[in-house]
Amino acid sequence: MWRSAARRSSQIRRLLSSSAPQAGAGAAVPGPCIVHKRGNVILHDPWYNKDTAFPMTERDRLGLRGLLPPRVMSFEQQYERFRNSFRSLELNRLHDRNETLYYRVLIDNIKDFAPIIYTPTVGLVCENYSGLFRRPCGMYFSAKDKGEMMSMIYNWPAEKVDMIVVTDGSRILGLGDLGVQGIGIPIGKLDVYVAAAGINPQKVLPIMLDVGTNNEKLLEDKLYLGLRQPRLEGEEYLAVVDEFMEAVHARWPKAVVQFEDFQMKWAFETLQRYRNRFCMFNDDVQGTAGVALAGLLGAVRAQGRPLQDFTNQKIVVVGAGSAGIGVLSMAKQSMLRMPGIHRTGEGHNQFWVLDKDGLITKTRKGLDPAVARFARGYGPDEVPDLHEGDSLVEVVKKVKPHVLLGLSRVGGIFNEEVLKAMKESDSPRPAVFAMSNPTTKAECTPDDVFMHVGENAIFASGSPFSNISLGNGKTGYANQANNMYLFPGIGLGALLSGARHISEDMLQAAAE
Ligand SMILES: NC(=O)c1ccc[n+]([C@@H]2O[C@H](COP(=O)([O-])OP(=O)(O)OC[C@H]3O[C@@H](n4cnc5c(N)ncnc54)[C@H](O)[C@@H]3O)[C@@H](O)[C@H]2O)c1
Ligand SMILES: O=C(O)C[C@H](O)C(=O)O
Ligand SMILES: [Mg+2]
Repeated sequence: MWRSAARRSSQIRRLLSSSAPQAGAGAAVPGPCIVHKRGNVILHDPWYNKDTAFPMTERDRLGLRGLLPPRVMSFEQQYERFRNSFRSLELNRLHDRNETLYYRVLIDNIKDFAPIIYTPTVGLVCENYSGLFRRPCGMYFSAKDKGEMMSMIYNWPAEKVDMIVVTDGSRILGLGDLGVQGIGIPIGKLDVYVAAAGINPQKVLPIMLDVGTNNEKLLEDKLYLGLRQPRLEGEEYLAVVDEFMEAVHARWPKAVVQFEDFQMKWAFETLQRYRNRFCMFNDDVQGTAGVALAGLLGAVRAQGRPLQDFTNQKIVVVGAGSAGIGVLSMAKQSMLRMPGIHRTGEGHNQFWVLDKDGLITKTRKGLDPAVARFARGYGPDEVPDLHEGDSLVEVVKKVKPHVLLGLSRVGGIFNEEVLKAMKESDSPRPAVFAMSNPTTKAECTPDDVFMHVGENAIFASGSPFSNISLGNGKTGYANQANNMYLFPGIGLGALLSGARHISEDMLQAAAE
């Protein structure tokens, strides 16, 4: 009986797939198929359910319209999604069961597993953290712990801690304010420290500073694990971070503290506040700058030009946040150190910077001083026919930049028109760096770049993409420009040298 039922069920499934084939599901057997079920009943029937892969015609026919998210996924996309979450779950289980084995697997397979413990999957984990939560990892200091942190820090079981990554969850990748759920980022970054810099996993500590969240959805979410209050601001906020830094320093004076995914105003403020008092750095400002500068210098080399020619590169940066301004500051510093640049000095401006309101010029009101340094409208090399607020495509068409670099959090903003304009770049090898994370926020894909800019283009992205076959046996390389190529070295270097501070010169040297 059981066998005939099983045979019948597999026949039904094959027949169903012939009437409404699920792409990639295997060979379909032609023949009729009558489904008497409708609506939710089908969605709860494992024989018939295709979830998001139901095409629109079937959704209409089976009364499913409105019962599924609007986007139709292919079977391959569903498969990939499952495989990713399956693997990340397996990895988590291994982490919980046997850390030695977990790190062995990670070190041996870092290329395969980086996209899971790190961007893009870590973004998905953070977004769903409260629902996925099984056990804590790292330490949590909240606004409610004021006055207690100095004793709390001794609750951590390890005698010695070398590397700390801390976030306040206010700007997690390009996903915005995720509050306490941002803890996934310090955990992932420290996994990279272990795998890439050989830091002892018992001496790393991920930390969440929960000062509230302004994310309405999370505040209303019953499962949300963080403080249900708006973010602390001003002196109240700084008092929490000060107390935390003092507590860490009291217990582990030699630990390196990496600030990660703080919103722009606090990223800059805390960097200025602590950089001369503690051994710390901000990865989004400084690590990103170092890795982007390495890419910019690499692009000069790829054009067959001497490194000093970097001072003549025209660079359009889209995004004037903590990462964009960090990159601009370091790139400018690097230019000013190059021989011959003294001719034009500080006024030498090879950068065109855009934010959500378009091209930034000196006429813009209320500019942050860090951004104002890069506003157009002064110096001998001004392009005359560009104006405040001009669009990206206008800027690219008129400037014909050597490099187009995105740190905007806007997926797809380097659209076909923009990339076709990049084809007219003054560089024989136009470079496009789509550095926003995770993948959904990437300004463009390598396919877009090699199709619209051409085979000579240089492409790099913050989240990983696969190389592209260009035909004729040629490959379009999808390089990765992510601060993970720099921060493990910065932390390890600081630890080994016993540095008391992390200076701009150290970061510059790392990039070069
Ligand atoms: N690849 C890496 O190593 C790396 C490192 C750090 C940050 N990032 C990514 O960079 C992105 C930005 O990070 P951030 O900390 O600077 O964020 P941020 O919020 O501080 O800055 C974002 C900037 O983009 C601008 N912007 C928004 N919409 C725009 C539009 N339509 N056109 C032009 N500009 C627009 C905003 O005005 C702002 O200046 C994030 O996605 C982050 O994941 C990548
Ligand atoms: O976390 C990353 O992948 C890089 C960077 O720090 C970011 O904030 O996007
Ligand atoms: Mg970051």
